[in-house]
Amino acid sequence: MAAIVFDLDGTLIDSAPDIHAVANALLAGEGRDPITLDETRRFIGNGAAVLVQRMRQARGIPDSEQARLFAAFMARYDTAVHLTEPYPGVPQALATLRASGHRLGVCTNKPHRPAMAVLAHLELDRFFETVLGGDSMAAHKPDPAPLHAAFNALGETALFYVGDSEVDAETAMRARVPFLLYGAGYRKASIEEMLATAVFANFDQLPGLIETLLTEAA
Ligand SMILES: O=C(O)COP(=O)(O)O
Ligand SMILES: [Mg+2]
Repeated sequence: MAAIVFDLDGTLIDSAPDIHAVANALLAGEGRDPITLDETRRFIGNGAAVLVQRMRQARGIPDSEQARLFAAFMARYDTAVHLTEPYPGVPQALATLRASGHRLGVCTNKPHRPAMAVLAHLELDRFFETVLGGDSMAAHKPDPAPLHAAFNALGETALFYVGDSEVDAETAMRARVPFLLYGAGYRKASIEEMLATAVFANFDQLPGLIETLLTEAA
């Protein structure tokens, strides 16, 4: 059996439309132009504070407004779930992995409360024994501490981290665990540039990929 920890935004769920809507509600309130969905995808991955910072910088809002806009962003984040969908095949893949006896967790830079809110809304929370958010510990990805904490909570020896971004690749490398790259998420680099143990394009492939890697390692 393996412990498999997943990133959230851009890996299990396509949450950019909800984050885009929150960002643009804030920008409208500031009298600024909206950001595009593509910009939003590029701004995701280093947590909510960095996202707000990138949003501000893209529309010329000074640093002095960071704390106020971050608080306004967080006030809307827990309920920003209705435009978010799991990527195709995600619930089925998680159910298959659980049925095979694997133990599953989440390690995201999304703050813990909105992470739990969107997992519950999409009925994905039942698959996970542990969820580490970007504010669960003092350190967040690419620091490997929360990923180590997630694996410690699951208590297996075969470990896999599944993510979509450069931040996830670096986190896995620093934690020294195999990194499985979901190629259709929010990465900025090409697949070839990313240091991944394996790449998959569709969640239907993930359970078989895990079994193959476990057999190879045995
Ligand atoms: O940047 C965020 O808030 C979350 O991103 P992640 O789920 O890909 O870690
Ligand atoms: Mg991600």
